[in-house]
Amino acid sequence: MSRIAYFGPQGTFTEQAARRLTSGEELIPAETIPAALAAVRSGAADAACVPIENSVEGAVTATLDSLSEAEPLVAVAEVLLPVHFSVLTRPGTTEIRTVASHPHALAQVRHWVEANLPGAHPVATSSTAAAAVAVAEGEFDAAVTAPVAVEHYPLEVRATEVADVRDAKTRFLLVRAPGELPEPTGADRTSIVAAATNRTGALAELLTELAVRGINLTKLDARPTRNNFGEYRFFIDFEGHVAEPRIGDALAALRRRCRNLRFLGSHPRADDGKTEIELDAANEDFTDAIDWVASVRKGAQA
Ligand SMILES: O=C(O)C(=O)C[C@]1(C(=O)O)C=C[C@@H](O)C=C1
Repeated sequence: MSRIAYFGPQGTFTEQAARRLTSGEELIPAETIPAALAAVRSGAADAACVPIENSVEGAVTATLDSLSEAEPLVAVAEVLLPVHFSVLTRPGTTEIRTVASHPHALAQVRHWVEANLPGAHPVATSSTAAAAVAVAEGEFDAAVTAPVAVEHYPLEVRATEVADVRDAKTRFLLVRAPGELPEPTGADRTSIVAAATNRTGALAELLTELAVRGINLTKLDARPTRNNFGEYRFFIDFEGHVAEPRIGDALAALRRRCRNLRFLGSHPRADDGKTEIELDAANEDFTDAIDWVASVRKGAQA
């Protein structure tokens, strides 16, 4: 049976995502996102489930940084989960002076805490479930957690459906070592990370290679390379699958412009968005053009 590492401990949103992305595999909690990905790199796990993007707080930077470092990994599936929180305390707690959670979770309940727990200090923990552990151990007074966390820890629910922004979502990835890719479905996402050189227009050139091929971006994030101040890596997600001629053509152009390019996977999109392809940018347009050049080279012109 395969082993799936996930950003834990038990009761995180990521555990729920891992259950949605797998079917009966053994789930192994990891304390941090880099640890979950390291388990795949070392062979201790066959895949890892990690958060990548939240609709309120944006990119999960620990995931971006870990995916751009060490041995390459590729995303093979994704899931979108609705995000709202429960507030848990030890039974009998009367005064709440500290509220613990993952920084992304704290940022999504800031107004609620100000309005409902005035004067309580937010404290960052490694995950929402780690906050529940810390509250159970008496370290903090309240934890902002996934609704399911109360099933795992001896705490009681003080509030449910807590969220400053209704209908918030987090996207999670299932990540493996490079190997066989998922089949294209017509509604796919491809992800890359490119360390563009620090010169005028470098990022614009990369984005232009996608734009001129009619490829729609779905996300763009920048993270420092950590080597030289002002140098960034760009994480670019776009519609389409590397198996498609138009996406292959774009990736070849990006690789030509940027030697420091890492492919992070092509997989079906969880949001069901069909890939919109512009006029003259369909896969047949690319294969027709290649065939035409081949015929010209042979001295014939179709
Ligand atoms: O701590 C958790 O429960 C997680 O799975 C992490 C995480 C995140 O990284 O954004 C996932 C979803 C919520 O947005 C809050 C926290």
